[in-house]
Amino acid sequence: MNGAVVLDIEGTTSAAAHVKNLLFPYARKRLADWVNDRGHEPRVKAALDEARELIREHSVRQSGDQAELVRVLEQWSDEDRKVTPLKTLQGMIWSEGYARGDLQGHIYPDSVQAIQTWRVSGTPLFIYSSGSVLAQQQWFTHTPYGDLTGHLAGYFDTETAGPKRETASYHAIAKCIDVQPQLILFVSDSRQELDAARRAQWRTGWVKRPQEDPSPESSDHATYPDLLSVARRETS
Ligand SMILES: CSCCC(=O)C(=O)COP(=O)(O)O
Ligand SMILES: [Mg+2]
Repeated sequence: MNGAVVLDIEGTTSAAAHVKNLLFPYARKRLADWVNDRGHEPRVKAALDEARELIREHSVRQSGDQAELVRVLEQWSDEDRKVTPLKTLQGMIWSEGYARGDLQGHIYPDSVQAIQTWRVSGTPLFIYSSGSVLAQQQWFTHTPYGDLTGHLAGYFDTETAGPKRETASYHAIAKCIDVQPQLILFVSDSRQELDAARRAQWRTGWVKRPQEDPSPESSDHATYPDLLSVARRETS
């Protein structure tokens, strides 16, 4: 297939449990100290200001102090809210965790094969995740299979493209990579994300791994048990 492939991470290339049970708690535990120690750094301050603005938009009463801000960020983490400032802060905290050797990205073995299969076929591969671009790059740099970033043509997140359940985000990505929407395949474990991509006229593939999602739920998106099955189908 000519065109491009855009991959989701959590639940698609990689185990959701790794993100939820290792990455999220790692950042959550460090959030308060991070905000205290680094809150003056421009990129941290920008994320904190963005979080404050979001809180202001959504709440009636707000004291605005730092402890309250941290409590809200922790709550967003507990609720797995895909809000950009939280994702930005998590990405920065994880980045240090990778550098320290505390963290490693997870990738299913079949995903490694799938990425190689698409690479050999000459199909450009992009990542679109709610995790920040920095978090995505670090994830694919530090895998048990080595650094896989050489196989990836680019990354999109909620800041550069927008929320994953909104059609406009897929229009934005298509425009940025300069590929006709009908020639872009989006692969995800989330029906809502696939529905949004389809509304933007993208092709879709639903990876429904039995170990991630054993429900009998079905959809009219082409459905596969793993990522390698998608790559084989698309490149045969
Ligand atoms: C490896 S990037 C961090 C993952 C993350 O924070 C996240 O929210 C995953 O969302 P996805 O869009 O990949 O399902
Ligand atoms: Mg996902």
